[in-house]
Order: sequence, then C-alpha cells, then structure tokens
Amino acid sequence: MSALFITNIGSLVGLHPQETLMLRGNQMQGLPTLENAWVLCEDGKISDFGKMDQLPVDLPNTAFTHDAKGGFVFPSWCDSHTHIVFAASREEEFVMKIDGKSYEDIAAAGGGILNSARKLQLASEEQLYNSAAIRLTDMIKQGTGAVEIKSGYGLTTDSELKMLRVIRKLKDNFQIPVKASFLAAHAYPPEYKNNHEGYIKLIIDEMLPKIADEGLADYMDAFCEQGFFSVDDTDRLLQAGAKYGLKPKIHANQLSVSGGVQVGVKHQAISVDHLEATDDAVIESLKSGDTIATLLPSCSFYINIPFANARGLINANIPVAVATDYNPGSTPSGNMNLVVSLACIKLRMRPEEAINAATINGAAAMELSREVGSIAKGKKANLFITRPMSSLAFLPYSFGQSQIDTIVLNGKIS
Ligand SMILES: N=CN[C@@H](CCC(=O)O)C(=O)O
Ligand SMILES: [Zn+2]
Repeated sequence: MSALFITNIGSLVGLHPQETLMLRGNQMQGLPTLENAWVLCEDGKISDFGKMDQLPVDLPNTAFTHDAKGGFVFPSWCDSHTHIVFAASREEEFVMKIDGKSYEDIAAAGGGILNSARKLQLASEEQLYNSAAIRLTDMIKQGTGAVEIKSGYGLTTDSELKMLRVIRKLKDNFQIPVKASFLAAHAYPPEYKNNHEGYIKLIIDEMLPKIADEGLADYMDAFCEQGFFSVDDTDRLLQAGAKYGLKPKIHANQLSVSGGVQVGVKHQAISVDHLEATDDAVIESLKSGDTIATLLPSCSFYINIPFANARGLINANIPVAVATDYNPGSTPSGNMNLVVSLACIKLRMRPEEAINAATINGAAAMELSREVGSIAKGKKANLFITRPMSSLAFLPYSFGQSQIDTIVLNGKIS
C-alpha cells in the first residue's frame, strides 16, 4: 500500500462534502478550508485529513511524509474545455490580429480552424500524440489534474478518427482523467462550403457510427455560431449523438447570440461553453436544468472579444465553470492559474467563486465530480501544493506567476 502524508499545510482548500457534485449561484462563494492541516493519501485516494494538533492515530508506518511548510493544498484544476491535439501553431494569425484583423476575418481568409485542419490532415498519429503529450505534461505541471479534449481539426472521417485515437492514447498513458468530445461540427470543410447538408450527413451517417463502434468519444460537440453551424444543424447533430449515448457539451455564443445555448439546454447539455455574447433570454434558458455555463476568459483576453457575463449568470443561480480553451488559434495557453486570475479580474468573480469554477464545477462539466474537484475522503488524490501564501486570494492576485511548488497525482508526488 502506498501512502503520502502531507503535513504543515497552511490551508487545505476545497473541502466540499463528497455528495456535493456542483455549485450554483450563491453556493459558489462557499469554499470550505481547514487551516494548519494535514492530509493523508492512501492507494491513490484521499483517505483522511485533519488539523495538525490532532494527528491521525493509525498512520501507516510505510507513509512518506511531505512537509508543506505552510503552503496551501488545493484539489487539482479541472480543465473541462481544450483542443490540445493540433499539428501546428498559428502565430501568423496572432500577427494578423495585431494588425487589426478579427477572428471572423481570419477564418474567412482560410485561416482559423480550416488552417489547423489542413495541417492536421497531413500529420501522423504519432506526431500528433507526441506534441499533445508535451502540452498535457505542461498543463499538469501548472496544476491541472483532469482534462477534456476535443477533436475538430480533422474534418474528414479519417482525420477525426485519428484525433480521437490520439486522445484515447492520452487517456491510456496519462495518470489524470481525460474525457473526449467529438467536434467534427467545428467548421464546414471547403469541399462542403456549398453543401452543408452533405457534411452533416457525413458526420451523422459515417463518422458517428465509426466513433461509437470504437468507443472513442464521451461527448458530442458543435460550434453553433453565425458562419459555422446553425441552430437547426446543431439540433440534428445533438439528436444524432444522443442515439449513440453521447451527451452534448457545445460551443455557443462566442461571437454572437446564436441560439446555441437554448439548443444545448433543450438537449440537456452537460455544458454550454463560451457565452461571450449573452442576453436575458440566454440567462433565462439556463435557469432550468443542470447545464453548466463554462466560461473561457483567456479566449476573450487573447482575441479581444467581450468577457462573459459571469455575474449575471451567477446571480441567476446558474452553475458556472471556467476552463482554458487551449487551442492554436483563439487561446494558445493551457494555464488554469491564469484563467482563475482572469476570472477574478475580468469576470468579476470572487477568488472563492473562481476556484470553485475551476475545480468542482469544472469536474462537473466533465461528469467527474464524484472522482475529482474537491478534497473529500475517497476522491482521487490529485492535488497541488503552493508556496506559503498570505491568503487564498493571493493565488489569483499574483497573476501570471505560478505559486505552485509540488504536484501530487494519484497520491504520489510527481
Ligand atoms: N470557437 C471554436 N473553437 C475554438 C477555436 C478554434 C480555433 O480557432 O482553432 C474555440 O473554442 O475558441
Ligand atoms: Zn473551444
């Protein structure tokens, strides 16, 4: 039996009870902590925790002790929206943006998603795996302990399958939970520019059965947006995914109020993501049901689009998560620490709300909150230990600088 005993913890953060699977509205302000604490991890799980003046009586004599020296212990970040399988960076578009071109201008000029698709189609599964594995390793070093990864730069049956097989290999080889979303409906390939029906049929009749056959995806995604997939397209795609047991997690309202949120809610989406454009009807539609609003502030920051109305959503008692959206175009960063800082600075979320959005609610947005996202007995011991900090708020306050000192995965210092 392997055991890790972490002592002298300045603050053990995120002690939500095991039965708490998601927080909505005002609940998001509650982030239970224990000061001057210890936590015991056994066989990869959190087995106990307490205060330093009451040490455990039955500490296994094989336990390895790690002195946190006043550092804080957090549950690992749960990054529920990424596109980390891609063939090449797109810094030429970064320069176009500096020169004043918009995300839509770049896409219309053959850049954006289609640019990534052209490059990915030429890359081997091995090349894609190797580069994605480096990105995921970097994300883990920055505190991420569970992740969702999307396809969507393939846009042909072979290349979408290739991407999803890469994600499966990441699942097999990495120590953290990985969920896969099928996003062939990311952009219309050029050959279907004037035949949208043909591409929708290709996704429904050819791609979905093959993906289901190999069990390659957990979720169905679509980019419901003007110039991309319409509400009707999305409706049909989500219905088709459901036949194969794929629940929706969709891109909605990134560039405009598209109707994407409402169609997601109609299909009981696990999450609707982006929401940079929101109106009262969007907020109203999310009040019923458990669909999570996943906000991506580093995307808004990077491509200079409005930030989502987090306060409006939280005040309406809607569960909010935050994630990186790591991808080569709109957000080439997988740093959840930056996301949490931006959630505070730009989404005006309090530190407790931002941390909950990046942990327990991020886990919920991947249906993983029974496993990760808080410090609770029986949960996976995926944690990070910070340097000593003066308070919880110091973490998002010190934006752009990592406070993380040690990563623990499955109860082992990694
Ligand atoms: N908006 C759609 N998809 C990605 C961007 C993809 C890209 O630009 O390559 C996003 O979530 O931001
Ligand atoms: Zn995305």
